[in-house]
Amino acid sequence: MVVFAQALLIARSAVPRAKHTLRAASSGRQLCADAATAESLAVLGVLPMNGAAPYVAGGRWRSTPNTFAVTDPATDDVLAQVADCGPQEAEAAIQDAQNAFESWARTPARTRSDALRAWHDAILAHAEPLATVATAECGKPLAEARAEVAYAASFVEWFAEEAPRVAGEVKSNVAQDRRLLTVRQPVGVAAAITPWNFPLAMITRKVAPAIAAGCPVVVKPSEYTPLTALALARLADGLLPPGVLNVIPASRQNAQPVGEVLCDSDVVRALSFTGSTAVGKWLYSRCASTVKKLGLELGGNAPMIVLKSADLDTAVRAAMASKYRYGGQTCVCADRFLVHEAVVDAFVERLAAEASALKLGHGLDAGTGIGPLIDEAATFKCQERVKGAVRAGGRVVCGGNKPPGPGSFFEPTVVRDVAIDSELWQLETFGPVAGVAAFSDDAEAVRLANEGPAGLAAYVCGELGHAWAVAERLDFGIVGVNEGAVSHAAMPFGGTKESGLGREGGNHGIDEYLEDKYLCLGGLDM
Ligand SMILES: NC(=O)c1ccc[n+]([C@@H]2O[C@H](COP(=O)([O-])OP(=O)(O)OC[C@H]3O[C@@H](n4cnc5c(N)ncnc54)[C@H](O)[C@@H]3O)[C@@H](O)[C@H]2O)c1
Ligand SMILES: O=C[C@H](O)CS(=O)(=O)O
Repeated sequence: MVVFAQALLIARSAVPRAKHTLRAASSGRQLCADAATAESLAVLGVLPMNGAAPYVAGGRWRSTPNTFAVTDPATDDVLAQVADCGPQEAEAAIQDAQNAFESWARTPARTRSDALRAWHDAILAHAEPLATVATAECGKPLAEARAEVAYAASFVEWFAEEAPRVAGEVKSNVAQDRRLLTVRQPVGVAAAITPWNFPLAMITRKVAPAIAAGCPVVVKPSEYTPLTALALARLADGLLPPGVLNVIPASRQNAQPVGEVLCDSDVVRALSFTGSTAVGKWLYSRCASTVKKLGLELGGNAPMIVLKSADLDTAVRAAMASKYRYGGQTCVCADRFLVHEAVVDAFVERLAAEASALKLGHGLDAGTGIGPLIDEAATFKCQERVKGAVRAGGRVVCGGNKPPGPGSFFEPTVVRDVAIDSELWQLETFGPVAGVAAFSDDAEAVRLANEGPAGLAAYVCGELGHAWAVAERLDFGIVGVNEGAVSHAAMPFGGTKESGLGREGGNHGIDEYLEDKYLCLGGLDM
C-alpha cells in the first residue's frame, strides 16, 4: 500500500526539454508543442482528433466544434488544444453513463474489482508519461508528480479491494413472522468535478469508489489539467465497459454551464466535488433541486501548532513537508503557524533557511524544489497577502517576491509576527507562504487554530502526550501529530465546518456511492 511519501526531494531526472512537435501518425496534426509532453501523450495514446485532444464518452473518443488551450504554467506556452465540452456534450455523456448503469450495477463485484486492478496496473505501468503530463500541465516538480501517480493508483487499488466487501445484513431475531434484510446498491450515475492541483489523485479518489460500487461516472476535470484526466481515461480503454468512465473537459467559460447540467440532471444521483469552498457552496445549493448524494472536498487554511515541548528537527521537517509541497498549493498545506514564544525564533530561523534552499524552476528540470504556481492570479494573490501582512506589522524573513521572467513563480516565503486579523492569516492563500505567530498559552493556540470556517487539516508538534492532548481538541477532519505528510488512501479524507461534506478513501469512501435498501420478508409462519 502506498504511503504518500513527501516528494520535496530533488527531481531525479532532467527530462529533455527540446522544442519540437509531435505529429500523430493518424492525423499528422500537431497536438503538443513541448517534446516531453508530446512524447508522453503519444505513449499514453492521447492523440489529436481534428487537431485537438479528444474527449471520451460512451466508450468513444470524440471531438467538439470548439477547443480550448492548455498552457504550461512555467513557460506560459500553449501545450495543446483540447475538446471543449459544453452542455450538449454533458447531457450526452450523462446518457452514455445511464446506458451503462444497469449492466455495470449487475456486474459481479469481483469482476468490477478485477477491472479496477487492471486499471491500477496500467496506471503504474505508465507512471513516467503520466507524471510528465501532469507536471507539464500543473507545474509540480516531477518527483512530486511521480509520487502523485502512486498516490492516485493507491485509490484504485484500495477500492478494487473494497468492491467485493460491500455487504448488507440480516436481522433474523426481530419477529417470528418476518426476516429483515438490507442490501447495499449503487446509487446510479455519478458526476465528479475535480481541481488542478492533484490532476490524477483527485479523479481516482472519486472514480475508483464509484466504479467499485457499480456507478458509471462523468468526470469534468479542471480546465488547467484536462490532458492528465484524458490520459487516465485512455488507460481504462478496454478495461471498463463503454460509458462507465466518461471524461468531458471544458474551458473555464463552459465550467459553469456544464456544472449546471450535472447538477440539474435527475439521472445524476451523486455528485462529488473537490475545489474551492465558493464553488462548493454553489454546487451545494444547485444540487438541492434534485437532492443528490453530495461529496464536497473544499478549501483549507491549516494551522500548525509548534508546542514548547516540540523537537525542532521534527517540527521543521513537518513544516517543510506540509507547507511547501507543490508550492503550498494543496488543500492540507500548513498555512498558519502558531509557535510557542520559547521556540519561535529558532523555528523561524530554521524554516526560513530550509525554505530558501528550495530551487525555483520548471517541474521537469532536475533540481527543481518548487515549480510555478498555477497562474498569474495565484502569484498576485501571494504578493498581495504578503504586502498586507507587512502592513499589519508582519516581517518577511525570506522570499516574498515574484521573480522576474516568464511563468507564474513565487519565492518560498516566511513571514513572522503575522497579525491574526490579516488576510494572510484569515484566508487560504494557496501558495508557498508561511505565516507565523507566537503564542504563550496552549489554550490560546487551540482557540486560534479552531477559529474560522476551515476545518480540513491541522498539525501539532510536541512531546507525544502533550501533542496528543492538543490534537484531540482541534476541530478538523485530519490532524497530523509530529507529521506533515498525512494523506493515505486507507484513511478518511475530508473536513469539518466549511471544508466540506463526507469523506473520501478509507473504509467508508465507497458509501458515498451506495444506497442501503431495507427489505422486509413477511408472512412467515415459523
Ligand atoms: N478538500 C480537498 O480535498 C481539496 C483538494 C484540492 C483542492 N481543494 C481546494 O480547491 C481550491 C483550488 O482548486 P481549484 O482552483 O481547481 O478550485 P475551483 O473551485 O476553482 O475549481 C475546481 C473545479 O470546479 C470547476 N468549476 C469552477 N467553477 C465552477 C462552476 N461555477 N460550476 C461548476 N464547476 C466549476 C473547475 O473547472 C474545476 O474543475 C482550493 O481552495 C483548495 O483548497 C480542496
Ligand atoms: O489538495 C488536495 C489533496 O487532497 C491533498 S492530498 O494529496 O490528499 O494530501
